[in-house]
Amino acid sequence: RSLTSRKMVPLKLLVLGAHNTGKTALCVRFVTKRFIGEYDRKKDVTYRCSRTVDQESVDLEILDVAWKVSSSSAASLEASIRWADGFLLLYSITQRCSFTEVPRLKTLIDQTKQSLVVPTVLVANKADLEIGREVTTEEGQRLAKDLRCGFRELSVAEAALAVEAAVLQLIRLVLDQQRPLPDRRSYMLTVRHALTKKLTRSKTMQW
Ligand SMILES: Nc1nc2c(ncn2[C@@H]2O[C@H](COP(=O)(O)OP(=O)(O)OP(=O)(O)O)[C@@H](O)[C@H]2O)c(=O)[nH]1
Repeated sequence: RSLTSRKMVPLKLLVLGAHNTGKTALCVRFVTKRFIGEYDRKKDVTYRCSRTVDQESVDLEILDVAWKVSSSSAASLEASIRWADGFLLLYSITQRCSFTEVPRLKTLIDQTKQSLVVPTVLVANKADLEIGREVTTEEGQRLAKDLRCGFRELSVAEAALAVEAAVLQLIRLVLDQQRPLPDRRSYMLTVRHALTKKLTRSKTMQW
């Protein structure tokens, strides 16, 4: 395909995670390359930008969902999940409760999308705060494997390139899922993994 005939692929990403995990910082870092320490954000914000990934021009909308505890926001969260093609799930390595929140969010995503394979990257943020670490890298890797997500441990504050790589990984997962079935290598592998896991679980009755 020539450059002039290339179409922009619209792609919608949702950033989710507990309070203070760095969702806004990550979005701003990805879009502007800058790290801004404090934000006064009470509402959901959508960022728009574009990237070229594997010769595919991608028009991105990234929705940064403000952390809300009230159950009245559950319907709007589900609407945002239905809207999105791919998910960045954040936790902070210095906040174990943000890590334990991840499976609940992933379950909500899976149930809302009603799909075995939902493009998701788990992001362990604040890797610069080693001294306050409460979640090990191995725990993060294990959870990502369990939830069938990509995994990145990084510091939004210190590593713009790592943020770029995490979002690009998610974009690739989404693009892969949108390809015709025979071309979807990672998709097929993930389905196989998910089915094997379900079968193993039902055999050993660990539901
Ligand atoms: N040290 C360090 N601080 C970070 C990092 N990323 C974000 N922060 C800080 O963590 C705090 C929360 O960041 P936000 O981006 O507002 O987090 P959020 O997840 O959007 O928070 P909510 O608005 O509660 O949903 C801010 O004080 C940031 O400066 C990081 O990689 N390292």
